[in-house]
Amino acid sequence: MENIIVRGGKRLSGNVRVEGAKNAVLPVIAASILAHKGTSTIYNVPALADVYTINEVLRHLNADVSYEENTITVNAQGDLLTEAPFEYVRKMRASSLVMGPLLARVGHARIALPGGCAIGSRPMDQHIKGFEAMGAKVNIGNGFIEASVNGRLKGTNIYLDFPSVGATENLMMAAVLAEGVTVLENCAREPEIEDLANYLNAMGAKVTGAGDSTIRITGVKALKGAEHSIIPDRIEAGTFMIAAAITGGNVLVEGARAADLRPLIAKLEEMGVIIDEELNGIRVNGPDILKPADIKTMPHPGFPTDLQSQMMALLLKSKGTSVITETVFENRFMHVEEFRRMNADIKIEGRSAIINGPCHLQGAEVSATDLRAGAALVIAGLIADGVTRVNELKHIDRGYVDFADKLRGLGADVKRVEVEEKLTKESVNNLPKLNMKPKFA
Ligand SMILES: CC(=O)N[C@H]1[C@@H](OP(=O)(O)OP(=O)(O)OC[C@H]2O[C@@H](n3ccc(=O)[nH]c3=O)[C@H](O)[C@@H]2O)O[C@H](CO)[C@@H](O)[C@@H]1O
Ligand SMILES: C=C(OP(=O)(O)O)C(=O)O
Repeated sequence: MENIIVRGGKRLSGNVRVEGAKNAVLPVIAASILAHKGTSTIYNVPALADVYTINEVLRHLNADVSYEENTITVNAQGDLLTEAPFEYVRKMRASSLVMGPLLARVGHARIALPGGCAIGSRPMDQHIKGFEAMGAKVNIGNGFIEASVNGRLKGTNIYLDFPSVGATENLMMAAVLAEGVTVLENCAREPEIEDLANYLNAMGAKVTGAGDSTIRITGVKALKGAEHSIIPDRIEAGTFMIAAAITGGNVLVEGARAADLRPLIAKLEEMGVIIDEELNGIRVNGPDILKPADIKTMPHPGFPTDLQSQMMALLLKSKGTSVITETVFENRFMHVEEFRRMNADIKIEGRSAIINGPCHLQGAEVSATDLRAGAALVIAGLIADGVTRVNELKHIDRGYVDFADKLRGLGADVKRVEVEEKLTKESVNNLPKLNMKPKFA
């Protein structure tokens, strides 16, 4: 087992480069199995645990996948299998993104139900409603969603109840090989949706309107492999922007695209952070005193839920009361309990967290409850007194490449260490400031 150990007190400075976006590369890799012919080459692929998982899913479905130096090639010309078992979907919900492509290309898909997770229940009703509207028969049973269609799916109009990112992507990928025109309304507008549409169009699809709330897809008979480079990760970029701001540092986040980060930039500026858009990225200058701010997470172009916990860390330093309202996920405040171990003053009222700052943060042993929460705890550790030890790094590894190394490159006192899997009574007695009774070996 590994931990990240942070000693607070260093100002960050220098440059950090963002990777390709996790949330763009996963649907793009899933979409690559739509190609009956040719090979797809995908560039700027981040070396994340989630990327390895989706590659395994594709291999399981009988596609050839190779991954070297941030480039993936996929050849899916052979006959595909159509089942994604629980062992993959359990690790990563985005495994369910192969459902649309399989249904479109083979007419059948059987995917383990993703189930609940640390950020709340995440149903797939909008995906299912769309597949059914396109003529698929969908059954749920024995922990699986199974969908099938005789012949091709049929293009139709689909209105989503909520602009779900995954449903928009799954339905777009299903519609590209459908007969006729599909119009998706009230769909997600995230930059990753546009990236997927660009890749699909390079494969020979006819998708217009991605990035707006109505997407129109004219089905074609076949698609071929294509080349595509993944957009920069706006969430990783935002995470480093917040890390720079909290330490009063001066950091250039190379590759960050301001157009994708408007809601974060607006809030940081409201708090007194100086943001400069430079040619090759975004420069962040953190002030010594931060103003409080109220934040409500929303689908894009609203404030992203994937930056909510990192922003909470920053608000702990601000002078005054701030309110964060989480509207996207029903249970994305698990990190609050962990921040409290670090002496944070946060109250939860329904879907809102009320933060009374500035909090004098103290180092403690904390757990990454999800991937963004893990990053947020490391960020809080950057300004805490003493040592913060973050465990459950498997979450952080889903979404961040070399997180500790990159922060250390900016001057932070952060390292990743191997620790004994099971604690003995003696080692527990030697742990500083441990507020919780651990399980003994
Ligand atoms: C791999 C990937 O891209 N993950 C992102 C994607 O997840 P994901 O695609 O799972 O997120 P969705 O936009 O689908 O989910 C948002 C909300 O809609 C609900 N919902 C969704 C589908 C559905 O059929 N029914 C339903 O009720 C979910 O439970 C959740 O409360 O968008 C989220 C919201 O920006 C981000 O936090 C995730 O990082
Ligand atoms: C919630 C996230 O991802 P996923 O949808 O893959 O769980 C995230 O990236 O913050």
